[in-house]
Amino acid sequence: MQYISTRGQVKPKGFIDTVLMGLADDGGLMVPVEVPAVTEDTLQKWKTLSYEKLFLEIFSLYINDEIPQEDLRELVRRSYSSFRTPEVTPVHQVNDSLYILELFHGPTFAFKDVALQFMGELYSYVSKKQNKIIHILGATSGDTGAAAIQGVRGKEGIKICILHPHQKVSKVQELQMTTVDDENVLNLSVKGNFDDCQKVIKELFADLDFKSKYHLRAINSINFVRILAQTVYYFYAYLQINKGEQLPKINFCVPSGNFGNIFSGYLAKRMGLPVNKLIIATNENNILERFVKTGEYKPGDFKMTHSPSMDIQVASNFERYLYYFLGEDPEKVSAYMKELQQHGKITISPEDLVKVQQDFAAYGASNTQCLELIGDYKKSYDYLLDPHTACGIAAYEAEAGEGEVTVTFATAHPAKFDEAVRLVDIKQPFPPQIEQLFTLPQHQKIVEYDKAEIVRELETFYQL
Ligand SMILES: N[C@@H](CCOP(=O)(O)O)C(=O)O
Repeated sequence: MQYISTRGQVKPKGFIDTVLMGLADDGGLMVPVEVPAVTEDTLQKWKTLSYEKLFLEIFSLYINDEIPQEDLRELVRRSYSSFRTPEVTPVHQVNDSLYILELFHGPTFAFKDVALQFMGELYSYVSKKQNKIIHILGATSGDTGAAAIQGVRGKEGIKICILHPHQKVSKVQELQMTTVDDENVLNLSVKGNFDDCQKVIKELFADLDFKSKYHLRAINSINFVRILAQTVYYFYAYLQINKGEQLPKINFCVPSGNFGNIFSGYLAKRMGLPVNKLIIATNENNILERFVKTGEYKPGDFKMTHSPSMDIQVASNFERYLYYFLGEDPEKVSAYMKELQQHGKITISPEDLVKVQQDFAAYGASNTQCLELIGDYKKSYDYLLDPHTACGIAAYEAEAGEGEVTVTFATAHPAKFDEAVRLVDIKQPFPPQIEQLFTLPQHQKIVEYDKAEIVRELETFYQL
């Protein structure tokens, strides 16, 4: 298996080089030259596999022999040993048509742990094998940062710097990142929003001199390994629900910000998973909903919502979808991305919009609706939704058809977003791992949204 860039200017790379490259050197995103096909027979065989074994099967299709099987097995074992359930991502049945895939059983209580605990182990493995330093640079609207830091804190040969938007993440998200006192961790709290943070890091990854001088590595979903690790739970959820001989199609409904999680579902579908609808759920920052409904991809005004992890306008992985949607044509992708940069928007033709609508449905929940659903589901099903999952439920209710079965992703534990949950008069007990964070000192540097200042902080940290 080889990997190329969506913009076509990178020579094919193997798996490890692709992981280390993160953002493609031509500014695009890395994708496999060919998506491996999973047949119905294979799916039948995978039905009885544990999460870890399924992970190994799927990864083996993508990594050639670059990591020996026994090493990979050990990396996977270590990655998921910190999860609070052996199923890693258990499925909860709400009623005949709705299942909730709980993705919050990892150490930082959000779906990001599923890929990032593995990435932490992988980076550590590569750093030791190649005897090379890994300097991680990432941007977060709250969950990625916490999970990435947790995945590499205290690990030799690795330093991590995470940019988060100052006072625009939840209190628990902030504490999860900033109470870590390991010397290999730097938190920059940027006076801006998530899009500002992501813009700075993308510019730094695109500066190839800076990137190679400081051995910059990515943990965001621009990194293909994040996407791949997230495909595993689509297969796992599907196989948990469909135990019988029949393999019917089901919907997946995914709270979405940077388009990484839902793109993993798109990849799973291209591999052969019987997916009916992929439903994109957004909050009031609804660029993805507007794109699917109108064909115009245009960042709007940033809004602060009850689901801060999805307070995103410019969705990184949209470019990966464009690549497939445009028939794997890097020239067309480059032209569209240029248009976005120059004119601030992309508009596709009505014929192309029909194709997009065959791939995705989309719905953006208002703040009011999000809170209402948290209250309703607690009352009707005694199930406490976090505000991101509540946006997912809103999209499921709006977009799933009669008689269809839908798996909606619970992307975070409600305790991470207690500010929102309290607004519906629900008092939840904090898990002890979260409760104890409130007693710890915080370590972070508050900086202006100013690339030069951020670079100075980074250079000092990486050189130490
Ligand atoms: N919602 C994310 C934003 C970054 O997305 P990623 O999937 O590219 O890491 C967060 O919580 O940080």
